[in-house]
Amino acid sequence: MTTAVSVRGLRKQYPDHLAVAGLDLEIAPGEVFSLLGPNGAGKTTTVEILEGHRRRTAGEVTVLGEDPAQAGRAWRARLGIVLQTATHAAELSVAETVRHFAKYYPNPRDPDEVIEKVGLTEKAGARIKALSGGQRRRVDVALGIIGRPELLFLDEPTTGFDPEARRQFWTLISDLAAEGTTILLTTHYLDEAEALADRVAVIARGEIVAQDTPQNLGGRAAAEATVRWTDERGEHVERTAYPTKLVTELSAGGRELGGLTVTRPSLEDIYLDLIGDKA
Ligand SMILES: Nc1ncnc2c1ncn2[C@@H]1O[C@H](COP(=O)(O)OP(=O)(O)OP(=O)(O)O)[C@@H](O)[C@H]1O
Repeated sequence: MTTAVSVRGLRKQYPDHLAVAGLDLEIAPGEVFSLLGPNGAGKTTTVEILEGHRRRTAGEVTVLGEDPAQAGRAWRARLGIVLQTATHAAELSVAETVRHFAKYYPNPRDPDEVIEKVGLTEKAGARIKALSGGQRRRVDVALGIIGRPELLFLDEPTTGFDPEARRQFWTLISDLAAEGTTILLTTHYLDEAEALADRVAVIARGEIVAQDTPQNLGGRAAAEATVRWTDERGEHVERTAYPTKLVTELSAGGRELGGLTVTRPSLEDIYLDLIGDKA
């Protein structure tokens, strides 16, 4: 298999709205790919079509070698899915829930290890209904990975996570990626996409407006840098394509530059530019 996900000319027409308007996408096996875009851009619709949960209007779609509209249970068992909203039996404990889901898969991970990986060991005996919002989200993630998926769909997985839980989740995703899991991540957190994704695609109004590595998206790496420093005359700000040269000149003779920073546009700056008039 040369691609994990291949999409050509995908369209989804709802009765009164064209949600996906001719979308092309290729995700390589083992890649972490992030879909970014404003509310209503068509991300969830696209992902649901890839998961086989929604019918497309037109276009060609192959996921792990099969058309999701035709594929059966064996194919589904190779996927892990963390939906935007999930509901679980509130009376079951975390451990019971994770063990129960493990039974659906031919080669599941060890439930206790998965519970540990998502940081819920201390809550393993707690009922789902007694968990906080962020803890329930961690259960969703646990259920997404329990079946040892080849391809993992994560739709806004860290909504409601505290900062420590997000960092822990990032480590988990990096570990899964290192094991070869292909991951399609939808997120509104640009730092998350930057930390995790090999490539990102920005969707606006059902179309991809840019796709690249987080470092290069929208010409980011080649954009001018802003150099800031202070001296006895006050604060200075200069924009330059050659910040190393400027800083070398300014610091000639070992002169220390107070408050020196060199910045390029953040992924968020580039993203906001890209969706600008298309949102
Ligand atoms: N079942 C549906 N029937 C009609 N229109 C729908 C349906 N589902 C989604 N839409 C519309 O399609 C568009 C794309 O929705 P979608 O949920 O794919 O966006 P999204 O990019 O995932 O947004 P968000 O970031 O808010 O999750 C929206 O305008 C939405 O109102």
